[in-house]
Formats: sequence, C-alpha cells, structure tokens
Amino acid sequence: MTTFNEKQVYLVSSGDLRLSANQNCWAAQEEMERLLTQAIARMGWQVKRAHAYNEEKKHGFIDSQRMGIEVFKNINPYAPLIVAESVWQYTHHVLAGLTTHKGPILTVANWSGQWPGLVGMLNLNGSLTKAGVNYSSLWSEDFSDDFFIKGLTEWFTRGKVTHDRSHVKNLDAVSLPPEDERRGRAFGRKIRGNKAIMGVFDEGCMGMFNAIVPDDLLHKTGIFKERLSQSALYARMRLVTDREAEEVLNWLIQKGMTFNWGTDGTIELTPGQTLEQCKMYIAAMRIADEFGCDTIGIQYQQGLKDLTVASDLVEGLLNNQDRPPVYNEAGKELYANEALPHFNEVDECAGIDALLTYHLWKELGMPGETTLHDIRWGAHYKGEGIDDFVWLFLISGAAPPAHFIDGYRGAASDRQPAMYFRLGGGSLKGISKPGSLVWSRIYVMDNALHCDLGVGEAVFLPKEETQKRWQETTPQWPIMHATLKGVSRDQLMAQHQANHIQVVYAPDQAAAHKACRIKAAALAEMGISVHFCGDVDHEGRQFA
Ligand SMILES: C[C@H](O)[C@@H](O)[C@@H](O)C(=O)CO
Repeated sequence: MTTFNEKQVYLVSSGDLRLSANQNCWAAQEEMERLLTQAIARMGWQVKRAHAYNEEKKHGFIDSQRMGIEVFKNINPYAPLIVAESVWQYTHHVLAGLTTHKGPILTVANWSGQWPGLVGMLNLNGSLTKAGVNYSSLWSEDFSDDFFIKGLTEWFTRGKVTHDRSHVKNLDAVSLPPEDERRGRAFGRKIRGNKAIMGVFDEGCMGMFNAIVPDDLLHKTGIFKERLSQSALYARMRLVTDREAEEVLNWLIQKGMTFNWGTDGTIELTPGQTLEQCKMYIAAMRIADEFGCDTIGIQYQQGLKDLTVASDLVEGLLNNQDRPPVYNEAGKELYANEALPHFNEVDECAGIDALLTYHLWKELGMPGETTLHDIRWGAHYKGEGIDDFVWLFLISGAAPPAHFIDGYRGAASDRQPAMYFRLGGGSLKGISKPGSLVWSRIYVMDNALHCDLGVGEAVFLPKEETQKRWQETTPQWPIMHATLKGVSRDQLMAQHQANHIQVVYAPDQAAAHKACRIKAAALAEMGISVHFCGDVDHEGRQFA
C-alpha cells in the first residue's frame, strides 16, 4: 500500500474559469486558507497545498479541468484531502481527480457571503453525491467554533463527519391525507402521460455536474430533452427588429420597472444592453415555441457571455405570468398569458421542478411563479417578530417580478458585475415579498432522482438590514430573506445536494403545507424519491 506522511493533509482549491473572478476573489481564499491551516495546525496536523500560487495569473486556484487532472497526479490517492472553497467554483475542475481519490475527502467552505463560496461547495457536494464519491463536508465562520472543531476532529480520527439529519423523513414512511395523495398522484400521472419537452440551450453550465439529469432518469418522469444551441439563440436575436425590442422595453417601463442605466458600458448598464436583452427574450420564446418546449433553460455562461449580454432579464420575465407579449413572425402570440418556466444555468433538476410546480400550483388555484436561488449565506436575525436563522437566498441575476415587493414597481435592472460578465446585461432584481413558501430540490443520488421538500417563510427585514445583506453579498442580484421550518442551518447544509434551492409562494401557511403534500405525491408518481425536510405537516393534522 502507498504510504503518506502521518498527520499531513492535502489541500486543493477550485476556482472560476474567468481570470477576472479568480483574481478578484483570491484575497478572500488566501485568508480562509490561513485560518483553516491554523486550525488544522492546532490539532497537530500539517497542510500541504497541492498546487501553488501562480505569479502570472495572480491567483492560486485550479482554473481548468486539465489543471485539476495534472494536480491530482501529484497527490497521494490514499492521503486525506481537503477541498477548500471561499469563491464560486467550477466543480469539473476537481471532479476527475476526486472520482479516483481513495483517501478521505473533506469539502470546506467559509461561512461568508462575500463571494459565493458556500454556493461553490454545495455544488461540489451535490456533484460528488451524483458521482457516487464518498466525502464529508464542513463550514465555519473562523474555523474555531465547536461545530467545526468537533467535525474536523471526527474527520481526522474516523475519516468522516457525522451530521444531524434527523429532520429528514422519507415520504414512504408517512401517510398523506388520501385526498392530497390522490390529487398529487393524478397530477403526476398527467405529466407522465402527456409528456413534456425541456429545451436545453447548451447543456452543462460552469462545471455543475449535479445539474445534468441523465436522459434515462429524466424519461421516467415523462420529460424529454430538446437540445438547443446558444448559437441558434444568438442567430435568432439578429432577426428580431429594434422596434420589437423597444416594445418589450416600453412595456416594462410602463409597468414601473427601473433600469439603472449609465453611459459607460464596461461598468454600467446601458439602454443598448437592455434592448439586446429584449431581443434575446423574444428570440428565446420563438425558438421555444417552434420546438414545442414546456420549459427552457439558457446556459448563459460559456459562449453566450463572450458574444452578448447576460440572459438574466430574459429569465426573470419568462418565469413571470404577467410579462411583455411575444409574437412569432406570423403575428401569433406565443405562450399567451402564461409564464414559460425557465431554469437558470440550465440546472435540469430545477427545470423538472419548475415545470411541475408552475402547473401544479395553477391547477390548485394559486400563482405558479417559481424560481431557483443560490443558497448564498445566512445569519440569525432578531427583531420585527423574528428570532430565527434567516437565509439569504440570492440568484445571479433574475427572479420573477411576481415574487417581489411591489412586483414590477419593486423591480430594477442593474448591470451584472464586470468580473463575471464583460459585455454586461442587466439583472431582474427585487426584494422577495414576505409570505409562506414551499421549497424543494431535486437531485441525483445512486443513479436515481430524489427530492427534498419543505415549507418556510419569506420574511420582511428592515430596509437597513436588507441593504447590509445586499452590500455584504452581491447588490445587483435579486434577494429573498427566508426561514425554513424545522431545519437548522447545519441540517440544511448537511443534507442539501445543490447550490440551488427552488421556491414558490403559497397564500398562507395552511396552503403551503397542503401544497407541499400534494407536490410530494406528484413527484412520487413521477418516480422521484421524496424526502420531507423539517416540520412539514405531512399527515394534515394541523393544516388540513
Ligand atoms: C456569476 C456567478 O458565477 C454565478 O453564476 C454563481 O454565483 C451562481 O449563481 C451559481 O449558481
């Protein structure tokens, strides 16, 4: 057997593909690694960084799959290994190496919202789960708290970290009220029977292996992929007239939406960028209609971001039932008075969820607007009748205006940060309104589809607190302050298999619990293993 130095742990760190992001975020990673290394040293272990800082690139991240494969060639495959993350990272940079690593693997993120490091780690975790790689995971604000130290000690001694997952209850183990079960199953059968098309504009986004649903698993749910191309989307944008784009923009302005325009397109949003996004909105709908898609996802990063503006405004509008009308070249209105559920970053797991949720909610007589968010960060908040851990859900550009306080009037478009999007394009941001929620996440585990499902509340935080949270993360992006019923911070982090979480509103708490039960039955009917998380009234005792 290969031997390795006693009490030595390897450390790798995966980064973005974009040089600008890696350079900007490097300082935070360095600081995190400093604290982590000290904490490890206090336990008598030594950290060996498996790849060096690159003087030319001015960062020390693994920034490509090729680099990752080469780095892993020099790591003893039996040694303990930490993947340390404080930035958004592309999982495929390290996935190849991790799939063949035999020693214990620990993913670690710093509890900070400054950059999407927790988001990056959650993506890595979901991807490792899908790939069948054993790993453990930990997170910490400064790597000196009891939770972290206890977890790290267990990992060093036993090669794994045990988390409290007592909040998870499989649907198989409970019985739903018969009427809810019947309604959900009937809906699931309808989707499977009618069959639906998921339009995917370039599969696979930013190395998110977990977000790709193998076709054979998808087919069992009754959904089939239509593989579309962002090149075709761009070509189609060229055919949209300026006048058509202006009509979309005027519609939005009349609705009261704000566009934070400036003049310097390199750092500011310009009217030209917004009009380009309006063309993309029209082109996406026309292509979706031609292929008969029931939901679409635009990958929007590699390729598209190098050619044109970001797709966020487009995505938020598609997800809203009240949106600017779009006509085909023959003058027929497309998807009239309906949303066309969109899954950001072509996260196909979210695509299944959005499609099911939008239509199920409408059938139940509730608004069906739904979106994913990143699980970006969170902190305990006390005040305004709240004394709870309040998550900061934030997505990198778009949520439906129906979710915002004051709808379109509360919606604004800010330029996407230049370090991620050189050619700009605006977000569709707002503050999500207070109200009851059903949250969920579909994921792949043991080559099968699973779904975690729970209820929660979007809460109202004072303006100053919202601004503080926005400033500490990314103020250009839409925000939701959320509490999850019966799920602690660490329970969510331990169980959740993705950077994304799906949310949809319900009119009140009772409706949220009921809809959650019906959705569970619908998912089960589509062949998905359902796990209730936290305090869901699955038997309908409190909220019939
Ligand atoms: C711009 C960034 O790369 C984002 O796309 C990232 O933070 C995500 O949203 C990941 O889900």
